[in-house]
Amino acid sequence: MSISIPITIFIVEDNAWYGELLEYKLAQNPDFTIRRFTTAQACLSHLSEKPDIITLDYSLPDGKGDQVLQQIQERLPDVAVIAISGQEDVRTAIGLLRQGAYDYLVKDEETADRLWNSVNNIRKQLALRQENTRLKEQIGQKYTPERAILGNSPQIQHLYSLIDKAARTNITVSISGETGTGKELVAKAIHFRSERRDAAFVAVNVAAIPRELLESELFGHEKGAFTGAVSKRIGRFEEAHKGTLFLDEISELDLSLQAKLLRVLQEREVVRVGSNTRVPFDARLMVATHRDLGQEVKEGRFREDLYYRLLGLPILLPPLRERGQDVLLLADAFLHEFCTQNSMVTCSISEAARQKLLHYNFPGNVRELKAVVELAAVLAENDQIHPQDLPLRHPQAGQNETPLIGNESLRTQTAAIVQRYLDAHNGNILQVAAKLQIGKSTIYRMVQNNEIRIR
Ligand SMILES: Nc1ncnc2c1ncn2[C@@H]1O[C@H](COP(=O)(O)OP(=O)(O)OP(=O)(O)O)[C@@H](O)[C@H]1O
Repeated sequence: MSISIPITIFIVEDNAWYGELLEYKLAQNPDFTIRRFTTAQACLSHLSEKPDIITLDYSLPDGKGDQVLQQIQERLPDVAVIAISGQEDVRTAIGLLRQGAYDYLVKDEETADRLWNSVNNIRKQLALRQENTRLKEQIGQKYTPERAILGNSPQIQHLYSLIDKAARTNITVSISGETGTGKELVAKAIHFRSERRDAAFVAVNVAAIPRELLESELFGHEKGAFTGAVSKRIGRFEEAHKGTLFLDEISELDLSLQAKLLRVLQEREVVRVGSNTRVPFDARLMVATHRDLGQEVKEGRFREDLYYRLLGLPILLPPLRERGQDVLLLADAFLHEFCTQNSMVTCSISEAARQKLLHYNFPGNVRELKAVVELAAVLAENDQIHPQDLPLRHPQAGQNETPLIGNESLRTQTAAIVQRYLDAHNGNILQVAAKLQIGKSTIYRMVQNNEIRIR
């Protein structure tokens, strides 16, 4: 990481000669802009220039160091103040440091060198802070809804507006949808659009943590609270302080933990396992489930009172198969991303392969599409993806079957049977003709007449 960042330093020193000495030392770095003042008032009236560092003489003609420090902090809480005093007074030093001064230096022949070190340490911290802010911004941009959540379908366009609304307040958000529909992605998009974006987004998959560890995972534990608790640990609620806690697969929470969670949400306080102390928390809650939580309540597996507390703003994510042409838009985007990351020429998807994608039911939704497309890019020859490159699972029994209706004509019923066999044999006409003991030209004719499709 480079620390060549320009900074502005105010030197506040009534002794002109001493001020000049400090300026001379600090001016060795051309990245430093230095302003010198001889009174507290002059410094205070220039705070709008937002210095990064202020060296403050403790005894100025128009103000005591602690009072001036307080006035500076009220207006610029992030500025680093280095107090410089004529005498070594431990009590004053401790008082100033407690008050939030960054450092305390005594005036002697080494002050300028110690100031130089102190300023450089601050500069490293500023560089880290800037880097941190930049990374957070990058992550935030990555999760802007339109960038992260792709889709032109009306359902996804409606989703953008719900994300916007959810981000404006702290309302609990409950996201439901089949596996792989993007529930966590939506939770992140809301977090990074909300006022809480600078604090943590903490995700916990309730189903992935053994029951006996879940309570301490969520609420923390004290040292020795149970076998294996070798040190104190804060829980995910506290970790998400000022940020967002995302509880995935919330329906898998057992009834005793549901009762504890309800209490925690009502009282806005957690009690670490093995402790009696209540610790307040300030985390926004979002939950997700692939089950119908209302149904879970009806069947007695989920507490009704907790259900209403968690419902907040409900967001239902549609399965991929109901998003029309979004399948193709997503496939192209995943393909492009994968090929770029792997320094490959981006392949195209043939028309037949597109049709195959459009007619598949994607039980694993967007996650499955992504995996399928990435594997196809690896398998494809000549930079084009063909149907046989797409490793789609066969539709499971009962799915995608064309129901046979009693009063349909024989011709329609024959077409439905052929279609089902074609789907099951990846569109291989020869195999289907052999299985059904009909001529392959019969099948070709049915395709030509649009009675059936190769998908
Ligand atoms: N609309 C979308 N645009 C781009 N990528 C998406 C979209 N929806 C989901 N994804 C991607 O699909 C994958 C699965 O998404 P995510 O983990 O958010 O799903 P989920 O519903 O939380 O899954 P699970 O139910 O298994 O927890 C991720 O890689 C995510 O980035």
